Amino acid sequence: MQPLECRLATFVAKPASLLRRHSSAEKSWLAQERASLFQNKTQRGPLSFQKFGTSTRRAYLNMRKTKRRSSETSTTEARRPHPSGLASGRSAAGPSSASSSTTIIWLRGRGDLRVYDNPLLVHAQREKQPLIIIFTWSQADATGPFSYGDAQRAFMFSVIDELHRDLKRRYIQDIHYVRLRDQACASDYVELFDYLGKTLRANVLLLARRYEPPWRQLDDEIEHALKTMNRWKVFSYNMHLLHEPGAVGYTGDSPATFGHFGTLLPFYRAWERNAGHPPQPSEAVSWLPEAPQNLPWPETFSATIGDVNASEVIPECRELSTSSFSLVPSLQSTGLHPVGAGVARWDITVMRSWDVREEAVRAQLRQFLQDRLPRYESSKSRADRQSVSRLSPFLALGVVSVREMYHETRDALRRLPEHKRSKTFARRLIWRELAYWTLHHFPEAAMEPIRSHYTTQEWNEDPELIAAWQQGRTGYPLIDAGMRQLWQTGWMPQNIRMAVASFLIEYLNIHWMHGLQWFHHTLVDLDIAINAMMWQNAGRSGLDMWNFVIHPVTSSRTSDPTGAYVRQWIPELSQLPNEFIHAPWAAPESVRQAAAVRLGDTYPERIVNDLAEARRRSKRAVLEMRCRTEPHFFNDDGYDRIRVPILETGQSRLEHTGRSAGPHLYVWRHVFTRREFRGAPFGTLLSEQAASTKAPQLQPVALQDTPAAQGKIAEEAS
Ligand SMILES: Cc1cc2nc3c(=O)[nH]c(=O)nc-3n(C[C@H](O)[C@H](O)[C@H](O)COP(=O)(O)OP(=O)(O)OC[C@H]3O[C@@H](n4cnc5c(N)ncnc54)[C@H](O)[C@@H]3O)c2cc1C
Repeated sequence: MQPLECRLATFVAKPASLLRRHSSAEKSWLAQERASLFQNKTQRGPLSFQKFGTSTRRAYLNMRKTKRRSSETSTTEARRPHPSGLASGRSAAGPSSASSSTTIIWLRGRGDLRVYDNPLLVHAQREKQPLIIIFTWSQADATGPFSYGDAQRAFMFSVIDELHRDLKRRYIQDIHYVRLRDQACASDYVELFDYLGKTLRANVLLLARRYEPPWRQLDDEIEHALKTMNRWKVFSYNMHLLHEPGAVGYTGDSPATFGHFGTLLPFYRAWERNAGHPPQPSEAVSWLPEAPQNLPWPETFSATIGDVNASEVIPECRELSTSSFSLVPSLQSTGLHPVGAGVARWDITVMRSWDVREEAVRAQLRQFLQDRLPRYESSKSRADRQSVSRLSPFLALGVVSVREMYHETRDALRRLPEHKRSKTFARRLIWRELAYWTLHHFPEAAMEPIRSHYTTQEWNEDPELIAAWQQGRTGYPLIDAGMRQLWQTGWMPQNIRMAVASFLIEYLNIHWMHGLQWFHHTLVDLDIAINAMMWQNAGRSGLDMWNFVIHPVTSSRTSDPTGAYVRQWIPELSQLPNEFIHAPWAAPESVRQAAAVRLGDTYPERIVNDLAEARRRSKRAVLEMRCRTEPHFFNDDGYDRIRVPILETGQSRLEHTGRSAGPHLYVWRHVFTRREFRGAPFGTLLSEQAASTKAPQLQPVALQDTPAAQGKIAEEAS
């Protein structure tokens, strides 16, 4: 086990560094990073003391003591049995406030922000010892390719706020907030738990497992460190997926799962066959143990987001140890909500569109299953009606349990007549599993092309085109409506996401990473695994490759035949008749005048006039890249080949070592490739080139040359 280092911080600063062995330049860069992180860490203690000054600090502490005494009285008051009876039974079960140890539930907002089907609450109840629930936040959580998005942070803020209310109402339990230093790493969390262990005699830590590689690694390190301290029992639960990626048993080489490697159908078949139905969800617990007395947290105070600047509220926190962490009085003071000059007020715009209360979300699920599931198959692509569930933001944070959604969906489908049973919807949740399986085995998916040779493709980097796409000013109504809906609500239906992605890549030839990052910033349902999978596939460099290009006008007509969607998000076009709403440039001048549409003034001119030529250019960029690429990146039929980590019985190297050490063994596999890239005109050149250079047969590449490893490679290759 390596010493605890700020690996997450370095990962965030230079993501790809974790995934490769470091060159000597990288090593010295990492050393510098670590040195500066250490310096920052040592500087923060004295700085915060300077801020208070000794006498101010003493006065502050005295004030806190007085306040705490009065609040302790009111806390006792608050712990009387709740009139709703929801918390009753708690004392009957006799949770031992007399017990000397404490359980901690550690929330992070990855699948764990709910009361129903919550194994952490069930476990805490079983422990029958005082319980505290904490939520931690560090700016490291908001940095880099695996971070929470900005709109998502505002969304999550409201979700946690509601959950806090719910926990208080049901169980008279609070969430306690901790802010960790900006580049927090495993050692900071260990310090926090060590402190809580000492002050509250905490010895049980309950958490939901995270599946994004760096977070998983961080959790592994924290868990390992706490366990070696010998006093801690750490229990982590899967609250986010139907099955863990390693349990799916998909290796891609079983004939029964025919279909291209890494695409939905073979994965789905393997998933169904090997993993089976996930466990049934559990009910909400009826009581929870009380919190321990004399919590070291400062009192909560309320402030409205935007009225407070995070840096102003930090002095109100309790700074402990060497400032690795601060126990802060409120969710605002964690810094979770992005506030400050020039920062979008997502809380005002986006949050208007969502009711984030858990009960409301579960009701939304039931209503979807009853009203929209029966016509999902026929109307899922209609943007002008409510046809999908809109549950993705809640699945992303775990407000609704994916297991509950799975079983409720199955039950609802069984009740429907055969012709109304949507196969597609039942597969949606498995698609989500595929995304996690992909990220698990290809952690680079959120950062660079899985088909590594696609890194050399040439893209258009015109900032004006990128801005026009982001801001919904392309002149194509469906694309602009989608991008404006995204900005205003943090969400878009799937087919519109596909249309805007296709437009960016196929017509503007702009790198999919720009799309991924913009979605990362703006989506309230940001899910690192799904976002990466979908953008990789749209960008042609994923395990799958979209076998279609979405035309911005024809798709507008099919997904919005009434024009209601375009009218809702682009009111300046609302007076145009249906015939021209999807292509205002095609309307006669008199029609545009009557509708008060002036192209280039009230609504932008198109940024691309000749779509066919634009398509030819982007296709050419792919073909040229393929012509420059070493032949062993293609099979004899022109399909791309990629290096795939050895997958044995569905487990990658990660499970075998038991640690997130990264996969070491690979084989070559071919992946689905669109016909137009396999054939003429550049394909001819490509196959001539491939024919002249003898393409090696499937040759496994071993990065770890142990005899055992070689044995495994030979097996896989055969
Ligand atoms: C370029 C692009 C980026 C995307 N980024 C995200 C993202 O960051 N987060 C996200 O949740 N979805 C993402 N999606 C997938 C999909 O668009 C959304 O999940 C869906 O639109 C959410 O709406 P819904 O809950 O009404 O979906 P429904 O149609 O009601 O489906 C129910 C659930 O199934 C899952 N699901 C649906 N489609 C997919 C899919 N293609 N892949 C994996 N799971 C799926 C979602 O969890 C969704 O909530 C992306 C799609 C594209 C094309």
